[in-house]
Amino acid sequence: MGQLLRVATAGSVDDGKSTLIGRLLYDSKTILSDQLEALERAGGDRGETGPDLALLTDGLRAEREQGITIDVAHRYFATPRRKFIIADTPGHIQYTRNMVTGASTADLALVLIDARKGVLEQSRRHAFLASLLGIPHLVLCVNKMDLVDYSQERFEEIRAEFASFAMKLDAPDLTFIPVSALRGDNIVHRSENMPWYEGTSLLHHLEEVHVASDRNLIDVRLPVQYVIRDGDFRGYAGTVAGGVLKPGDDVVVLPSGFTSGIQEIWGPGGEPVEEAFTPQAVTVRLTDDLDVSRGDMICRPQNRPHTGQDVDAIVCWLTEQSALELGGRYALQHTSRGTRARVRQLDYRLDVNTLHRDTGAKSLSLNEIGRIRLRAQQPLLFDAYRRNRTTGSFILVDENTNNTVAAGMITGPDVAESNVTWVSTAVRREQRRTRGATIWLTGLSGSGKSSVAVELERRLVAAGKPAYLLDGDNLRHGLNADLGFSAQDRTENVRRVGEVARLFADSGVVSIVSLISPYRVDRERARRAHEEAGLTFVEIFVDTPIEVCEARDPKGLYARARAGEITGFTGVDDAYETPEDPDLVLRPETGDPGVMASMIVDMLD
Ligand SMILES: Nc1ncnc2c1ncn2[C@@H]1O[C@H](COP(=O)(O)OS(=O)(=O)O)[C@@H](OP(=O)(O)O)[C@H]1O
Ligand SMILES: Nc1ncnc2c1ncn2[C@@H]1O[C@H](COP(=O)(O)OP(=O)(O)O)[C@@H](O)[C@H]1O
Repeated sequence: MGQLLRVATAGSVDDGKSTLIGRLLYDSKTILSDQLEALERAGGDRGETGPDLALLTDGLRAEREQGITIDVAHRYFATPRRKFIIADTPGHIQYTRNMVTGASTADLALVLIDARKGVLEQSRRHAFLASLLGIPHLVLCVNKMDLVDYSQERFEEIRAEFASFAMKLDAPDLTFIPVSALRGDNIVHRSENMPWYEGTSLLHHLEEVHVASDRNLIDVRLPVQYVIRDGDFRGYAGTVAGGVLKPGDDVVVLPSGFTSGIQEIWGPGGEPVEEAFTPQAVTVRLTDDLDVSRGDMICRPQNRPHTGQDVDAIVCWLTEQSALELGGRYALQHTSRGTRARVRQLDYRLDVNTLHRDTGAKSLSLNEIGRIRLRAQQPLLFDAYRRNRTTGSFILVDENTNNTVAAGMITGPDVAESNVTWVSTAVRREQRRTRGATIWLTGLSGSGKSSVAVELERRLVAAGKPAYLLDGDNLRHGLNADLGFSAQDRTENVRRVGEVARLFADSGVVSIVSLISPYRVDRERARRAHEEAGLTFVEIFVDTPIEVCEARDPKGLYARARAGEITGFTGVDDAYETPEDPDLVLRPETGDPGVMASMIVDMLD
């Protein structure tokens, strides 16, 4: 039998979700079992740990004993091809929390759309959470097709609308299936009512979807959960969190840094195995007698996780009894390591419906998601959640009540606080012939940023001042070719350009940045980076009203956005947050780009 597939689904009763699950179970003629025992057996006898062993849910098992009820029903069924676990979360108010906890280990998320209603907020929210949780496969079931006369046109319309929304997300694999759960169309068997549909049935897709390559088989990570001592024997037991381990491999034990080799590996039943990979539970014996304890991590010497006390993370707050506060102290559980941690900063709270970031937020309450910086009392051995869902996640526990209060996904080390030291160069800034600065032009697409920037660069260079134009469009061909227009990607785009601009400015060049840079917090971060380095940062708001930009529409993008061919277009259906305190505002009545550029030159002088 093939690999286990963990499916997460969410939604309200009206979507027909229960009907759909019921239909899958009934039509595939399998036994419905709500029993978690069945789940555990399913995992245990094949050396595959059930969903309960993954970190987040591990925390949650403890949590179940710790007084948080999670409404997640696990249903288990199997076909001759595969075993399935469906984690089903109801779509009510606790939805976000349930989803974060119940779906965190899923391979695939199933989102239901009512063909009559089209893409609703709930479908977007569900897809967003699935992408946030790093669920690699997303299946959109356009349900109740029988109620729209099995219309291909309607299906295509919904597909197009959703696909463009999904462009803003990190959704690597998107599949659309038109179904009627009630009538059984395209659930288990291909429907004769939709001859125009060329794909497979839902069950067939679930049976065939390729998940083996979703696992991180590159970065060897074995967090040590238990040390087994028996006379001279020392074994280290844990669940493989990444990579492939084989007897004979060189390894390093962190944090001590001692190197050794793998002597032997035993599987969950105590049988020797030739290789072990995630998410198997194994026991490893090393060739040397080292001092290894619970919470240590076994890795490959050339491929180590980050080590540090300071991390950037996205957290979801899970309790209504308290709220996350700046400065709050919690017990932190990360892989097999427990320590304490303090919330150093709350960068923003994210609105799951609009993806808007509220940088003024002071706390996070139940179901709210935010980006924080955390300092742990002891160094953590971690990877970014994007790279490893186990070593990249943690939970926070309230030490007074012993309740799990948050689930977190690490975005990366908080470099500002890490142990990476700055290498001082031999040349001081004053020794360079010219002084640099950054001129940052922000505004809507078509507002005239590039036109002003081009004029400005020309003028400065003609006056003998080194200047260099960093244009968003151009950089997206090279440095940022890997980025799209999701909120996350835009943030990264702005971060990189900000960094490059700062380096140019430091080297004595005036860097002219022309970038929509729609989010205030990202621009502020660029400003801060400059100011902390003692460099001038000038923010110029090219304040051309959207009607004017749209009338200009030099690339025809607004027309396409209005026609629904592009979604997530800034100003149309994606936010542009106007600067609060720009150094200069340019409006169409200011004059042509040449006049505007001269104003900037004067200002610089
Ligand atoms: N969805 C969406 N939203 C906004 N813009 C889009 C989008 N898709 C493509 N484009 C084109 O990409 C240009 C913007 O790139 P930027 O790097 O400046 O954008 S951002 O700062 O990361 O938001 C922008 O160029 P300009 O018109 O020069 O601003 C557009 O041509
Ligand atoms: N000050 C201005 N007055 C009138 N038209 C302008 C002005 N600045 C730019 N334009 C025109 O507006 C369009 C968009 O300008 P562009 O510089 O490409 O904007 P952006 O880089 O912000 O997308 C172009 O067709 C350009 O000729």
